[in-house]
Amino acid sequence: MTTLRSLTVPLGVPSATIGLLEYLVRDDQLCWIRRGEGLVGFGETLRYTSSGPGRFAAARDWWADISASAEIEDQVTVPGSGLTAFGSFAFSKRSPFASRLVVPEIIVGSRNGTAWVTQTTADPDQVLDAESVFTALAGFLDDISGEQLPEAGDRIRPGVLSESEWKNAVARSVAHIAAGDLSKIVLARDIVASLSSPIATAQVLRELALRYESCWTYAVDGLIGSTPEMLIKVEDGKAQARVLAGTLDRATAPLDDPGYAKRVLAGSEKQQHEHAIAIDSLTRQLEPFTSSMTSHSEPFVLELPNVWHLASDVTADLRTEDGALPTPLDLVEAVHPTAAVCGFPTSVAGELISELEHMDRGPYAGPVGWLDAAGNGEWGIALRGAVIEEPTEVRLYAGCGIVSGSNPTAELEETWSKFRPMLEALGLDRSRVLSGQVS
Ligand SMILES: C=C(O[C@@H]1C=C(C(=O)O)C=C[C@H]1O)C(=O)O
Repeated sequence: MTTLRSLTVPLGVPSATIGLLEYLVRDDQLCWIRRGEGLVGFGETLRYTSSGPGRFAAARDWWADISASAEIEDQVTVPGSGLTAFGSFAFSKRSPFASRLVVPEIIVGSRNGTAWVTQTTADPDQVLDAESVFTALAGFLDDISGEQLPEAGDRIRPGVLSESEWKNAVARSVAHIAAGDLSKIVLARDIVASLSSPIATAQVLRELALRYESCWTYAVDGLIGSTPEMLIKVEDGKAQARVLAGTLDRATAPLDDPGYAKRVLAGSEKQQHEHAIAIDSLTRQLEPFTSSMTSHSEPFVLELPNVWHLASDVTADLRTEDGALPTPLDLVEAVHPTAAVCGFPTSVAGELISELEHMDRGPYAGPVGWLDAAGNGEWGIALRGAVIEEPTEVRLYAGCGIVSGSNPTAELEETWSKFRPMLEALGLDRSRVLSGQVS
């Protein structure tokens, strides 16, 4: 077992205008940012990978051992300071994608106006002090990435299914729902952005973080995006989740109708039904770990630059069992996959997803986030994102909840509204779809 040593020291508060984005400068960085705060990671000290149905439990046990044996000096002691790892997990237990926890060499963090730097080493001979921390950070900041400029040759090509094949899959889902096999399935599809020059990841992330500031902008090993959905956040014995289901595109909304989103989303029985399924499944899975749980009786309308969503925030006090609180990964394992990204009943929806989507989701719609050695963590659902498969090839994913009465053409349009954040950050739009290949 590797013994890690980590040192966390205070840092002058990052720029008031761009916050932590000041430190988001390299294409190989790890990132978790919301409203200019969060964590950015540089380099790599240690990593763990797991797969299959036991991927969460294996990572949890590894992290418990690593944390217990580590020497941690933390002069800041807030969630995310001290020894901390980033991570990303496969959506499916059958996925070949390796779920992973990565301990960076350096983390810069900021939270409620407090900022810090953590250095972690596995080398027993390395000197760890304030000087080593700032020297290592300065070394990483030397290498600043280029700019993402759209080029004429940049193209979007279809992914595994063509648009008409995907619409057929939606129609088949609706037929399964009508036959009583399940009440909701979330069906996703992929498209590929083919770029003329290598993606400038840091700039793409900065754009996402600035534009989608109420979302959590993430980057772990080429999985990048900005998610509006919080699977589970654990802080000082409390858990929080933000459940989304029910979507309305803003691009086609009337400009002169301020009540439109509320009326169309909150007033729609279909959208409310889709949302209720998602919130019920989350609270049912979370309940055994809690001593009390609160959620609003009515969902609220969450406004993002591209879409509106029906949203519900759930907060819970975690219950101690045998003297210990559940860890973030215990909760992630219990609640993933939620009905917001899989469907209901979960196992029926999961089977149908693999039959109808014809693709491996990899880390898309899986948990992405971080955890610290003190039991805190934030795990979002990897949505509104992409996987960088090659420096010039980026695969984007988007999905929609299908319930009774869903319309395949409307759902296809909804996937485009969910691709938009990544496409715009890449400087692309729908007109760059390769003609003749998408029906
Ligand atoms: C599956 C995605 O989003 C999910 C599906 C939603 C819906 O169908 O209304 C809304 C938010 C997410 O829970 C995605 O963005 O890819």
